[in-house]
Amino acid sequence: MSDRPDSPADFEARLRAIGDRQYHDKHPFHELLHSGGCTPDQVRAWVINRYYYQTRIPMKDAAFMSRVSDPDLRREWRSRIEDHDGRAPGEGGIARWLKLAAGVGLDPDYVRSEVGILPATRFAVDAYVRFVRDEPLLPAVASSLTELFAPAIHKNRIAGLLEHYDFANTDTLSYFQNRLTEAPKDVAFGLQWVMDNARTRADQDAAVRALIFKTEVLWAQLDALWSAYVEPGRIPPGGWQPGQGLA
Ligand SMILES: O=C(O)c1cc(C(=O)O)c2c(n1)C(=O)C(=O)c1cc(C(=O)O)[nH]c1-2
Repeated sequence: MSDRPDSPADFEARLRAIGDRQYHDKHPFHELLHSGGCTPDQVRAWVINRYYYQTRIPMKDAAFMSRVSDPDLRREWRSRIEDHDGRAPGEGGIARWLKLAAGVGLDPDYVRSEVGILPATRFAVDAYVRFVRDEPLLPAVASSLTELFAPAIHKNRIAGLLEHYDFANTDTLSYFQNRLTEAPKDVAFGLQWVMDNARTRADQDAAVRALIFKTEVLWAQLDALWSAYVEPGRIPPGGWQPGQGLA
């Protein structure tokens, strides 16, 4: 195999092909969720576990920024933290996620406590935070590029949930509506940065590996949900039990 780097167009196509092949929009749990097939408890389990991902995203972005010496890059990156934390209490993505939690009948304080998160959710999400904290900046940025594929899944989710579930309305789904404008802004910058900084074949390969790793982080979370709450329905010790944490 040649050591020459791919052209920018070929490199970008290589990154996008990862989404086509293995983004978590293809996971059966999402198909079940978006088509109205989830029971109320399966939706609650998803909301509780996904909350852990939501809380760790700004932590991984803070870990990333702590390693960046370039003020231009830090300035660009910090809006990600504000998108999730807001600029005041009650604002931002985490607060919007808790509105979804309340909408599906959960006590937001229970969800916030992080009790009941599946062990495999923690392992996967914590691995993402560590990856971004410990790897070189190029793979750290590349690992966020799953957001290239997120707007399509968010659009499908909004439409599917509105069609099939009573809890769904503009208020409970506001998290996803906001991501439709936030994610494209982040990923336009992230993709350009990766294109500019992946100069060698080895750099490009490292970016590709990082993006594959991230799809695995996302996929593993849904596998954990499936096994605990769909089939065979074996909830591991410490996992949320239906009935707990209700409002
Ligand atoms: O609902 C989804 O499928 C989904 C996926 C992803 C992703 O691809 O990592 C993110 C989000 N949502 C999201 O809402 C979000 O804020 C986000 C931040 C990041 C990241 O890696 O920095 N990914 C994602």
